[in-house]
Amino acid sequence: MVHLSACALGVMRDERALFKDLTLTVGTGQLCRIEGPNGSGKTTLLRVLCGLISDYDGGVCWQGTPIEKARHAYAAALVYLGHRTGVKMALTPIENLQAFWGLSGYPTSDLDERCWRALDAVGLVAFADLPVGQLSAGQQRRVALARLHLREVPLWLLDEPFTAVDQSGVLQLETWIRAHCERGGAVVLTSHQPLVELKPDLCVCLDGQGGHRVVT
Ligand SMILES: Nc1ncnc2c1ncn2[C@@H]1O[C@H](COP(=O)(O)OP(=O)(O)OP(=O)(O)O)[C@@H](O)[C@H]1O
Repeated sequence: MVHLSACALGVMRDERALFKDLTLTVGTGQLCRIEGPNGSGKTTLLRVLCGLISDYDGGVCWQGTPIEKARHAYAAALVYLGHRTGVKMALTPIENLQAFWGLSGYPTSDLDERCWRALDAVGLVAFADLPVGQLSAGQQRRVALARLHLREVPLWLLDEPFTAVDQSGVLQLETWIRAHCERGGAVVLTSHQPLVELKPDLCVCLDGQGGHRVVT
């Protein structure tokens, strides 16, 4: 079950409101898309929802509990993929996944199997032993996306996940997102590209002037 709610969110940057009084709820099986022009605050909103930013008005609750009070449970329940890939260029894809897993503090008994399965899902098995710095931009993004396959968690928070991904990769990622929602998860994403086959259940449209609409 997923119940992510945000109430009366507001963020100021350089004396400018990126958004204010923004309220939304994302539930089981739902896909939420955050839209808006460059600089309108999409990444900022996603980071607020993740709990990575603390200087904001309003509140975010996970399963009805403020995220500040449910920090461990919330961290264990989500995967956040940032705008940057967050992968280490000197490490191989496998080492990156192992490092990500290690930082997350999960048990390591079946780690190798999980990493290979995740790399297989993103089509990178043949590149498993190359430093990520030698991979293309799209392949580097795929290393980041492999994290989605390491472990089943209910909530995916994805900032521009389609960046640098080729056409078949976009369709594949859309399939993963749909399957995740059908399994009872939920996804919040930002994307400049139009979604090809996915239809969001709700859109948060930031207008770049401090205003917004939540469209269901
Ligand atoms: N920590 C910060 N301190 C000051 N200003 C910031 C900070 N983080 C973001 N901003 C500003 O807030 C605005 C919104 O940034 P944000 O990255 O959320 O926009 P975005 O909608 O994701 O943009 P893009 O579509 O270009 O990725 C920008 O003008 C940015 O400069």
